[in-house]
Amino acid sequence: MDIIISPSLLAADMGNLEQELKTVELCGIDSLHIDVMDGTFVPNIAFGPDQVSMLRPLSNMQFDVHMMVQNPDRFISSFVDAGADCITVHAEACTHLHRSIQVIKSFGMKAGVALNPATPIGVLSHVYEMLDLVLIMTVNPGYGGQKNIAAMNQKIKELADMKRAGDYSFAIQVDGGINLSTIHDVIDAGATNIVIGSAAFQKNKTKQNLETFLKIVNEVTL
Ligand SMILES: O=C(CO)[C@H](O)[C@H](O)COP(=O)(O)O
Ligand SMILES: [Co+2]
Repeated sequence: MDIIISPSLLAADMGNLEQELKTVELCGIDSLHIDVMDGTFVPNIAFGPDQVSMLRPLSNMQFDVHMMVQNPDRFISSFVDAGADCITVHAEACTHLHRSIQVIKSFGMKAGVALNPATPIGVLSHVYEMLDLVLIMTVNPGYGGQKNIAAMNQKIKELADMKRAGDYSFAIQVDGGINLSTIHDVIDAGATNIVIGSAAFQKNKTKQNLETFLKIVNEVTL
């Protein structure tokens, strides 16, 4: 399995999104991470379905939608209609997590579940088989540009061990504070899908940054 980079649009130049998407896609990147924030589950607001549907015709990349939303079932069909490819909900935000995953899958979407730093992986014991992706948050969700929580490397390792033991196929995604100093540790721990926001999008440097990250992940053989 290859390791993929999924740049987080939260850190892009919001006044220039079409160009930002082109820059990312021209680097050969196939996945774009889109953060949805509701101001309730997390103390911030970001991207809704209308923005996703406006971006959809501008890119062929997979849209990886990270829903930081309380009771996300209310909005899943809107993101499906907007053009999402993978929808990730937070375990902490779902009263009936199994049902939320079923709802995502009923639309033929890839389904992911995210865990906040304080949430143990055990909450997923009975749903691993349903999942295409498990997102280990390496910051507390809500903002880009935060410091990576190094203690999460142990949690990534535990998840990777669990995945091997159960022969599961889900991707192990990490999100938060990934940069040139932290990427090697998350890869060593077992991450296979790496979200990068503020260390990827920088004025006139995005292409160079992404090429550096791609070189790092392409040198790893799993
Ligand atoms: O989900 C998120 C925040 O809750 C973002 O995807 C994440 O923070 C990416 O930004 P950075 O790489 O700058 O930490
Ligand atoms: Co995110």
